[in-house]
Amino acid sequence: MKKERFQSDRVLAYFRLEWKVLVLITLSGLIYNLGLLAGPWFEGKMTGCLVDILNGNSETAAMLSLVLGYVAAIAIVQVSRYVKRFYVRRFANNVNRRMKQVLYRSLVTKSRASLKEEGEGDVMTKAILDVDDCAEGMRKFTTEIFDTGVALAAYALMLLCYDWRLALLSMLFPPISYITAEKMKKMIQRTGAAYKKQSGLLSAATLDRAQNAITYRVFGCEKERQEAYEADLTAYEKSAIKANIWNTAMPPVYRVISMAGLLFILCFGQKNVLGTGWKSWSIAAFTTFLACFVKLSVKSSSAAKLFNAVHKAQVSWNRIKPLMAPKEEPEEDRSQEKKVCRELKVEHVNFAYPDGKKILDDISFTAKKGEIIGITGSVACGKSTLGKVFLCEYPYEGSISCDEKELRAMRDTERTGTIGYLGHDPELFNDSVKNNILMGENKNVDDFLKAVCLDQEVAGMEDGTETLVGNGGVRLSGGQGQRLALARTLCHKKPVLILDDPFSALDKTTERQIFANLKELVRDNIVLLISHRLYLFPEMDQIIWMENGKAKVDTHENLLREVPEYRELFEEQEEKGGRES
Ligand SMILES: Nc1ncnc2c1ncn2[C@@H]1O[C@H](COP(=O)(O)OP(=O)(O)OP(=O)(O)O)[C@@H](O)[C@H]1O
Repeated sequence: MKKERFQSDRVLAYFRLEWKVLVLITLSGLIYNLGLLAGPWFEGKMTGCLVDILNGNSETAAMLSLVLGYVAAIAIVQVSRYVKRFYVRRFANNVNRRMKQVLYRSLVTKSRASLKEEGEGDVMTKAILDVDDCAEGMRKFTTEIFDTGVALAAYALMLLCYDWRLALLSMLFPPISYITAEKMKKMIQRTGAAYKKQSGLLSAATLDRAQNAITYRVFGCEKERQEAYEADLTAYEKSAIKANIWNTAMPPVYRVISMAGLLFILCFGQKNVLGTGWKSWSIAAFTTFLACFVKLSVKSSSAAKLFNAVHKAQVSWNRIKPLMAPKEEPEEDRSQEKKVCRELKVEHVNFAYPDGKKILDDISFTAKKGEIIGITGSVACGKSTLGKVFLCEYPYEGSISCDEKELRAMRDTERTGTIGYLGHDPELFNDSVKNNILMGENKNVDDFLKAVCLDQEVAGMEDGTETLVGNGGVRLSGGQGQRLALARTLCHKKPVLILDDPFSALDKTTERQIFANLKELVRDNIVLLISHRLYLFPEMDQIIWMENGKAKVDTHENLLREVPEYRELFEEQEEKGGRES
């Protein structure tokens, strides 16, 4: 039987997945709330019994049995309350964890470009605060369905049984408190959304401070940054206060509105007791009615409060919903065949970033399996952009195909299985050297450390390959981080490898050694190697010389002859290299 797909962008789907927990909540909730009715009933009976005892119409034994019944009812109510609370909490925790998992999976598969556009601070707020608010709204809703819905219905029924006219009259007010709460919806949502936005901005400012702390210190901008940060902090506090005011100031108002029916009860209830009202009541009936109404009013104000919590959760849900769309599970690659790309064809590619400026202009070239293509050119001519185009983060014009299969038409999993990319940022995570390279693969890490000439340095580290590299590789030198990232790329070798300036932090001898190893390792791959340094370009199969977004593609020797700028750059570096060695 086909397993139904989890609709992670539907709130109802989270309730459905937790049906077992919800059944337990329903049972304990019903017992608890129906049991609550016993309270006012016993209280009325006990008052009546007391009056009878004082008048000599009843005995202490009758009172004692009422008291015992009362205690037993309270015990049952409290136990079921505990059970219900326990499972409601579990429900909220499960939903929270599941939502965070969905959101995390969505972040992992999102393009870096779109994450940057969204802003890191906002993404963090969504991943933590918004999910918490959604789960909290769902928890409150689940609790109040029983604590409020069932209890309200039961209390209302009891009041109607005692005196339906007085019940209807006094129950006019709770709906007014709901309507008031509903009217506050826009305000709660507006202030809630503003608060979330400020929270995202503050997270971004905090990240900025942490990441650029040295720059700010070295350039003496600390005071300015402090002031800018304080401004963010003040804006955040103001938005938090505004959002909180509506959440905390309104519940007492709802309660007062709900309680207004008490006036009718005092007025008409006493007539019932005196025998001049719609019904004839004993003191016990009056006490029960009054107690029931007070509980109903308190519950009504909770219902209004619940509306606020749900509105708040709606704001968060609307913010995270685009990130919660169900993702296709990456298909297991069952083919034993090693993936290859025999021919990479780039035809008439034009590219512009979303700001509209054209960066790549009619680029065409072809690369065959086993070839290493060097890409170079003047500063900011579009070299890195050419490398990034293969990631398909932004749309390109023209065609890029691997064995005649268009890159943009590939499924995400297929494309990531075809293109390997190493950018300027090594993107190391806070784990060991070994885990940063293997990332779950079962291979010999030493092979890759040797390939990038990092084996001896790692052997000298306190825990060898188990040494923790710190957040972003903070405990490594620039060159070590760069080589570690290259080792990872080689360990997870894809048919097409794009390496953007992988040797920029290395000395010439190490660069040469690593390049020799690379050539051995990538015999079945196509490598596009972007670099400013041209020492190794004579060893490459083709060179792409870029200028103002255009590309001239040829061998090193032909380019030396035909492109004076390329020749000058190469000779200049050779001369300099010769003097240094
Ligand atoms: N995300 C982006 N959005 C808009 N424009 C961008 C973006 N990234 C780069 N550019 C622009 O694209 C042009 C080419 O940048 P790119 O990084 O590709 O050049 P490069 O040749 O690799 O530069 P360098 O030699 O400095 O490494 C630059 O003018 C740059 O401002």
